[in-house]
Amino acid sequence: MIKAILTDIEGTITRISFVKDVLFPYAAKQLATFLRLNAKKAHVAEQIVAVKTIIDEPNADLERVISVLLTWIEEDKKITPLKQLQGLIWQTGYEHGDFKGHLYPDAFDFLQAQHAQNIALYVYSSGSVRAQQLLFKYSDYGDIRALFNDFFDTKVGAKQEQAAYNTIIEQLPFDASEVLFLSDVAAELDAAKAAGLKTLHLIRDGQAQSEHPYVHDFTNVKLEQFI
Ligand SMILES: CSCCC(=O)C(=O)COP(=O)(O)O
Ligand SMILES: [Mg+2]
Repeated sequence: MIKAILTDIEGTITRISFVKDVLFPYAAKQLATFLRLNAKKAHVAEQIVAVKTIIDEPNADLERVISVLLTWIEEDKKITPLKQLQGLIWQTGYEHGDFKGHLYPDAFDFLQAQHAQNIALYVYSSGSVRAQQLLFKYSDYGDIRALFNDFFDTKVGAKQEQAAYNTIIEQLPFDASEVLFLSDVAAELDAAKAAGLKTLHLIRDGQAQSEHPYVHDFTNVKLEQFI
């Protein structure tokens, strides 16, 4: 019996184009100015050091770090210091009302209905926990953070690795088999299934098939079907 849901964000409950065409370009545009202004603040300096460690260039200057980060944004790399910095930058955009957190209406209705049925809701996204909370705080539906019990990002590991799901399950008061993982990416679902979670593949473009149970939206999803 499903007692909890662990959901991806981009492509699952949020339109991919909101992330690719709104959030990523905003972060790319603001990144250099943000880093030049804030590089010495502890929470930003920590991410700069992490970038230098990943590229194995301990003496890289700030302009080199900026250039690496811009390449990572272009290539949609899910690298933790990039995702942490994007979250910090998006905060200004949300606070200034430059954009709102997009959610598919069927996803919002589904999450709200599950919450009302006492199903615990968790989020696992490559976007940082800060970025996740901002999206839900400034969502099309107002501040909906209270729907969620907890949030996980790549600090627990990469989404295509089974170990990340083991780590999440260790932190939840549920067995893996009681948790339904929602994602638009088959490799993520494979990793979650290997960790013992139930899976549901969201295929928003409507065409492809999947080795996992799949739907094109949440309209007719019933948790009883996952036994
Ligand atoms: C939390 S909103 C920003 C999403 C993001 O940065 C991203 O990389 C999306 O990854 P996901 O794991 O949600 O598909
Ligand atoms: Mg996704």
